[in-house]
Amino acid sequence: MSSTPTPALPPVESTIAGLRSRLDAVRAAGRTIALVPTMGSLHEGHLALVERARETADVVVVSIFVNPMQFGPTEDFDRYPRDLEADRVALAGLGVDAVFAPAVDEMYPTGPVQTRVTAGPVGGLFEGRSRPGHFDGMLTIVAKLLAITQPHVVVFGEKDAQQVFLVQRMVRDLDIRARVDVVETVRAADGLALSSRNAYLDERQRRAARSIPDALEAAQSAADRGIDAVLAAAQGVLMGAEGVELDYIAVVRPDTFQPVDDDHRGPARALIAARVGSTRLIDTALLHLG
Ligand SMILES: Nc1ncnc2c1ncn2[C@@H]1O[C@H](COP(=O)(O)OP(=O)(O)OP(=O)(O)O)[C@@H](O)[C@H]1O
Ligand SMILES: CC(C)(CO)[C@@H](O)C(=O)[O-]
Ligand code: BAL
Repeated sequence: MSSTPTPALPPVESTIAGLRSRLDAVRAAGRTIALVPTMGSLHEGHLALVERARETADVVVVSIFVNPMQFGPTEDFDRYPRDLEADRVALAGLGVDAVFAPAVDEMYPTGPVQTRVTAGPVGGLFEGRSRPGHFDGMLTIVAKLLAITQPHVVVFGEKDAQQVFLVQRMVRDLDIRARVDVVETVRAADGLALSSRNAYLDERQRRAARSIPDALEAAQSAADRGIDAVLAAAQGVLMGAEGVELDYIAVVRPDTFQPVDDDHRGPARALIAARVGSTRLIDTALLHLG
């Protein structure tokens, strides 16, 4: 009787020097590198980014690092789920060449860094308003990861749309030599965007969380009737959902990430952040206002 061989677990690099020497050899051989930055607790959404990376480059690096610098003092840094071995199992057989999983001391050996990337005015809107300092911390660690791996391509998920906008701008502003690829949001069967923080939800909260994608769908259905109708439709769905507390809903221009004017016609992005119990979830969808 033959048994299917278990796919090998991807190797882990926990030091910057170790990853650099591995990648120097890759570059010397003229091979391309894709980086997938994550905070671990991997789900199918992350795996879709890995698949894109695999299609795009010769060598795939997945970073797993829960970055203290992007969490506020009352946020969930301490309780954020961490399970490196489970993450390696999730990545087995997907063609990942290295998992970069440094300790906090490896990335910040002298404590919080003195030099930071600032996200600018868009960094103070929406997620940045609710999570002060979040985007400076996120851009700083992404800049460090890009400096360490020097990838040809870095892959992000559309779900974190403001993050994508700010990373794209940082890469342009700082002349970083990496292409930013964006992968569509992977959803559960009922529409809820997969997210590591979904693990915090109990059964009732998980059912209520479905109102977030439902609100985005209502927004898309109302898009023909303009921005007021879009906001009313989405808010109507969320207000009817027990245990869901809206943080913000906004519709922005994809090119500037500024709220659309009343007479805006054409492509726009709807953004929602809501608390379900103590869990804060975000989601987004493209609309065509007109
Ligand atoms: N459902 C998803 N579909 C596609 N990409 C995703 C999805 N969820 C997260 N990603 C992307 O994976 C990358 C790493 O995100 P992260 O590790 O923060 O996962 P997360 O599930 O969003 O976690 P959290 O619940 O902390 O926000 C980001 O680029 C993010 O946009
Ligand atoms: C890009 C990132 C890995 C930086 O810590 C994080 O913000 C995330 O998981 O989206
Ligand atoms: N998914 C974005 C990372 C964070 O929530 O801190």
